[in-house]
Amino acid sequence: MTTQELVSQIHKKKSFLVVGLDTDLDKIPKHLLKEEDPIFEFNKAIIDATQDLCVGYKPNIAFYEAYGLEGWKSLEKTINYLNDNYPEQFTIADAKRGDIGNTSTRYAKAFFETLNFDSITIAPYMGRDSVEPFLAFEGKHTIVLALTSNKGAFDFQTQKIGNQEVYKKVLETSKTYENSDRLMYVVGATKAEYLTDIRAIIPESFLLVPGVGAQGGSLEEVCKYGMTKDIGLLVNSSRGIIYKSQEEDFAQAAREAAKSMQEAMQAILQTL
Ligand SMILES: O=c1ccn([C@@H]2O[C@H](COP(=O)(O)O)[C@@H](O)[C@H]2O)c(=O)[nH]1
Repeated sequence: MTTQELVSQIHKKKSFLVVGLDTDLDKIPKHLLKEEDPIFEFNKAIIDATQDLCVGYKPNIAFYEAYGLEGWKSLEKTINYLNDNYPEQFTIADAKRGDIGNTSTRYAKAFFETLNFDSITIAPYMGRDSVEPFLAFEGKHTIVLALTSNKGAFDFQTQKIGNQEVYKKVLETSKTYENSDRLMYVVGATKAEYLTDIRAIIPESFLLVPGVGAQGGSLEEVCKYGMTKDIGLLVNSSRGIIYKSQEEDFAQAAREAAKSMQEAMQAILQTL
């Protein structure tokens, strides 16, 4: 999917919501456990119930890898279901990969070609030659961790190298990478006060923003400081949507939670 197609979906749906599919067998409704593939059945129901309210889905790969081969099959069925039924949805493999060049190429093939995700999250710690193999894939997007939502972000990301914070160095340096127009960045909603500085370095790039809801970030603050003329934001919520109810009405409850986020986004978009 091109960035322009993503922007037009945002305007069409009046939403820049990404639903996180962090699917955990301990948290899904008990009645689904008798299904042959409970993870996929849960995801399918969540997707069908929310797809008109969001522009993307973000399975966190850890939740699938945790179940071994069965989890990987559930992930494959989920991405195929999205691509076959809702091709307008922007899909994000939240995998946080990155390694020496030839290994990064294999990660990129796994998620961009074999699974056909639109994008993947990447840890930039290993530098240029670990990120550029992902950027070599036309029509795909590489989402680099810049300033994450967790407390540990202060261990390294806000520390200075010389006069510059590490997250700013990541933003500045990654702009010099080949095919940098295919980059997006992760900035946690819990770090909204950093967004003005971030936008000074990357005024147009899309940001994937996790951390609203369960982690306490504010949608309004993120929009106030992070929004661009093309919106430039994909705001993720996982637990706050998919586990709103752990009973038989889980899909309807997820829809209501997604609807309330979409309505808040629509209200913000109307003020532009
Ligand atoms: O900085 C980051 C990067 C990634 N995440 C991931 O996003 C979701 C957030 O889930 P919630 O339930 O909405 O809190 C989850 O998959 C994280 O691994 C993040 O939270 N922060």
